[in-house]
Amino acid sequence: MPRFAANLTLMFTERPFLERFEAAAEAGFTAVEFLFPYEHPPGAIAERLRTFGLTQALFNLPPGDWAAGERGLAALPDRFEELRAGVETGLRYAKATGVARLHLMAGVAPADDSQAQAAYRRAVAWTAERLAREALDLVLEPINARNMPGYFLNDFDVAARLIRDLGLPNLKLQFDLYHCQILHGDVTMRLRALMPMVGHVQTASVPGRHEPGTGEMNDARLFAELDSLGYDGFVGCEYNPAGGTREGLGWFEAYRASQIRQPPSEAP
Ligand SMILES: O=C(O)[C@H](O)C(=O)CO
Ligand SMILES: [Mg+2]
Repeated sequence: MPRFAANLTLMFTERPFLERFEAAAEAGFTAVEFLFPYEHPPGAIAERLRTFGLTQALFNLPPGDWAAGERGLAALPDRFEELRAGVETGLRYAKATGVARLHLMAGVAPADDSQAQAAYRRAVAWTAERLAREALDLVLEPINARNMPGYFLNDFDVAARLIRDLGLPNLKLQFDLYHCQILHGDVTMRLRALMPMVGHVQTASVPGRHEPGTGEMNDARLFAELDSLGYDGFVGCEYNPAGGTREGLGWFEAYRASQIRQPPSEAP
């Protein structure tokens, strides 16, 4: 059975962010992910993970000015120094939370622009080698243009080709089932083909980006496929609850008992 990570950016938004850890644990999750932790001190995140026996599955490296529409820096040639500083910030949170993988966002840039392609390759290689020094994986995620217009990395084949070409052992693919269906379809066969390089998986219904089982895909069948393929990572629940978060967790009943919780420890 997959190990699910509640996405605290999108789920349990009925409560302030720092209270969502408890809500996720109460609901039976044993792991969490979110987009960005940077509005809160690393210690505040770490304390909630320890208190509620939660494992940090993933978060994103700093994306530039998100409010201004930036969606990452890696494909922006003139932002490399800012990216490097952001990686060091992300590493401080990684050390505090014990996360084992970080996602580097590409940014808004033309996918066919040669300067953006060179900048992206350089940024990915540098970041992967920097994370390797901390025994961390780097994951790259193709994202569809409906959700993120103009996003540079919008093709699973392009991502897979770069990962293979660089051949760095800690450089892996973030396989968002939602994006794969929208970008390409043929999700099961792409999972089978790319599984050797998959470092993280995410789920949401298509087209609504709501709870698994409410869209055009048989999400439970995809979770069983992950088991068949021997995937032992996390499945991030990166969906917008259609109603209340708790009310929408009926899909999780079949998996709740199999979620592995590390023992809660006393807060420092
Ligand atoms: O949007 C997504 O699917 C990514 O996982 C992400 O976190 C950037 O928004
Ligand atoms: Mg995603």
